[in-house]
Amino acid sequence: MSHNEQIIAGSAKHPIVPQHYRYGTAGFRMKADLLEGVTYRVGLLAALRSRKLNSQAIGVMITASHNPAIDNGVKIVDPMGDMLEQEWERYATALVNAPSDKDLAKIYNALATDLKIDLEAPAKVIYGRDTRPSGHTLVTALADALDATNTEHVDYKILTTPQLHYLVRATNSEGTPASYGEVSEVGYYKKLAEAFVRTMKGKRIPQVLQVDCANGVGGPKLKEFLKHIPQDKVPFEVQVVNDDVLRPEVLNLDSGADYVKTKQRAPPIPKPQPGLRCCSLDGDADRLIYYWHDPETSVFVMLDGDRISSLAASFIGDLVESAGLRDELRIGVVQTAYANGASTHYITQHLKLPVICTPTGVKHLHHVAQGFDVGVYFEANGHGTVLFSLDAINAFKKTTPQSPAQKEALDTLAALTDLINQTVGDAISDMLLVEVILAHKNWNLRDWALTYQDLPNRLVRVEVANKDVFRTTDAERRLSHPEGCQAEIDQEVKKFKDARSFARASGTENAMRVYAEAATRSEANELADRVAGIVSRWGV
Ligand SMILES: CC(=O)N[C@H]1[C@@H](OP(=O)(O)O)O[C@H](CO)[C@@H](O)[C@@H]1O
Ligand SMILES: [Mg+2]
Repeated sequence: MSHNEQIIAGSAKHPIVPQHYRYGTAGFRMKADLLEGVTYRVGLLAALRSRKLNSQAIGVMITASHNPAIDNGVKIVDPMGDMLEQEWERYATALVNAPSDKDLAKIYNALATDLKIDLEAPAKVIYGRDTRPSGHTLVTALADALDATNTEHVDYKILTTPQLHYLVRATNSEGTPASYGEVSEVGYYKKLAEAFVRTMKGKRIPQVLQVDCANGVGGPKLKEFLKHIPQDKVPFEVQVVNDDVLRPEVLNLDSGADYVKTKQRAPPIPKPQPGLRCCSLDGDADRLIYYWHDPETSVFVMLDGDRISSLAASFIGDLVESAGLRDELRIGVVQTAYANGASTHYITQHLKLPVICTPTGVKHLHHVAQGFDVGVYFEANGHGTVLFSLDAINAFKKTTPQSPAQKEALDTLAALTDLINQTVGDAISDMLLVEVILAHKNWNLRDWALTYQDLPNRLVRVEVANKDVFRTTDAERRLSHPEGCQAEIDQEVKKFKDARSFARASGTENAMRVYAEAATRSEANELADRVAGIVSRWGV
């Protein structure tokens, strides 16, 4: 069979359900039964991308993160382990929307011609999936696309999303001076465990940490990871809960980081215990939220992405200072408009670090964070990481220390560059980072929570007839269209103390999101309702 015939025959086995698809913030994500044809076509694009980039390995992750079990999704990972380059999202959209198998082959060939891709060059794609049962069918469709295009492929089976990102980078850097680690799941555990022990420096954390894994892939993977910490060096006791991956229907059900962040309460199971340190991962283990019930005040305290970000920035900022590198290295924090205003204030006024606001979606934050030597980025929902530039890594490793304190700071910084996933937000790696910082500062969760007080806030979802009439500017903090709508929002915001509110179209759902924060809970609620009302009126 010719190339084209192979592609067409493969596509006929995995038909597309006609409708309009778009490669969005999370790749393609929807009900799993719509995704078989989509995944086949994503396989074709991944093969093209590998051929375009000198046969480097491209990743494909099959997951729908915190969505219900019946959903699934597929997204592409670039060679360094970051998200697919934005320009290529359009090509993905074009391929997936090809009306027939023949059109698909035509678009595939046209892309190859336009992008000057040699279809005979070698190509490599590696892939993994979360615990959703629909992942099996989707992986078959993906493998068929890779076979049809003579692409070498490796199936890593069940993985967390950040593990796949790690493996892509490790594969492409194998055998080079920039090697990212052993090219295996175990290599990932070994790298994290070694860096964790090295950063902990023998410190212990006396209180237990309960980790809710949303009944997703994070549960088994976290348990596997823990086995790689040498027995005599385990610094803390971890209780893994909500780790049932055998009953798909419980995935993300009343549990996980998204549940805790949006409901602003602990999962009902296991029954919340006052004083217990807790954290939640999401369904594919790339988001992390900490929380506890203060036993003295009975208040639920949530420590979200903004908190992790400011904690990391404060700790790393101090280390860079002690290492004598403050004038050499640029440290900055990247947030979105959803970051609590109190966190932005704390970082700029107290930590004296610059904050840049980007549009929603990790790829935007990641990109801006790359502009710093130490770029800390988190979305409020708990997805984020810390990126170190080559200059920073070299400075940590090559500076000759003049004092024991400086040596200690440099060693810790060097270890952090291995502990923190450099490709994408990673809940397991972020959790270890938080534990290291709390141990070094000798802090419990209350100490951490006391660094600043969150402004009360509310996020509401507003369904409108046509969300496309809403267009934003200023990193999504203001609406440019429909004209006149922003002026109405401004009028309302003015009436409240310390208030801020904005509206934008969701990139992942067919709805508008309205965020409001203000000095008191009732004011934040009132403002959110009023702005939601404005959005409803303009959205008809
Ligand atoms: C307010 C909010 O949490 N928005 C989320 C959500 O995007 P929306 O475009 O708001 O639907 O999903 C994105 C992908 O997971 C995530 O990056 C983002 O932070
Ligand atoms: Mg996720």
